[in-house]
Amino acid sequence: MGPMSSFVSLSDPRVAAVAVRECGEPLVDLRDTGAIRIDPRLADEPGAFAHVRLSVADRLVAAQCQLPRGLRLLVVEGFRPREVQERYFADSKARIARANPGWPAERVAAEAATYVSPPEVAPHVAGGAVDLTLCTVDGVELPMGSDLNATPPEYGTECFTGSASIGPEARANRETLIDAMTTTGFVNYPSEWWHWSYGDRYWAFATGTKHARFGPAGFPATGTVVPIA
Ligand SMILES: C[C@@H](N)C(=O)N[C@H](C)C(=O)O
Ligand SMILES: [Zn+2]
Repeated sequence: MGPMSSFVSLSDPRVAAVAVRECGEPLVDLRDTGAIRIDPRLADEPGAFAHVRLSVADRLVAAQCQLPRGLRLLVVEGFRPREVQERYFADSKARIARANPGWPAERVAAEAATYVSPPEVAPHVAGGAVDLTLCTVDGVELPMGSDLNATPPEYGTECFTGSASIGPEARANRETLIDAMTTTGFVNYPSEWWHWSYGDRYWAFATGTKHARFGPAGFPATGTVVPIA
């Protein structure tokens, strides 16, 4: 099986067609849980990156409890304000267009959506997604077969969760992560081993749930989330 098998893109119209029934759950700061490690490499000054919806935080704690003794989750990015997602998506399209001169805009956008969500349906903007890896209790990251966020066109397709091009140690580490995250209700984006979500449109589509629980959220987190347009 190639890395693209059974891949449903975030740009698939069936994902955008999922209705959102916003449950109003607050964004919470994972740094306040005292349980989940947060890596500062993508930290923003207001701390949006360390926030997720409350039930995502609860599930992360549960997922970490599923890990073999001595291992921990290491979260790199959770909530992403819409303007940041727009910048990521535009940057991705620009990099792909540069690497593939002559591609029409639709093909560039589709390829970009393989690695960065279109802002309208973005799981991180809903507070439902986390980019994360595994580390030891001493904070040493485990080999996962590619760096987190290392995607084409600059890097190879080892980022695909099911990649056959990674070694046995990285495969075993990915399987450990997959077990812990799927057992606790998260859904993976198959082109990125590090991207997991719960409650957003992609999660609803992938699990056959009728409605997404989380639509786009605002930040700073001021308690109950009120849907934004
Ligand atoms: C940009 C990358 N870390 C990521 O989060 N990709 C997914 C698909 C997203 O943008 O939601
Ligand atoms: Zn992500």
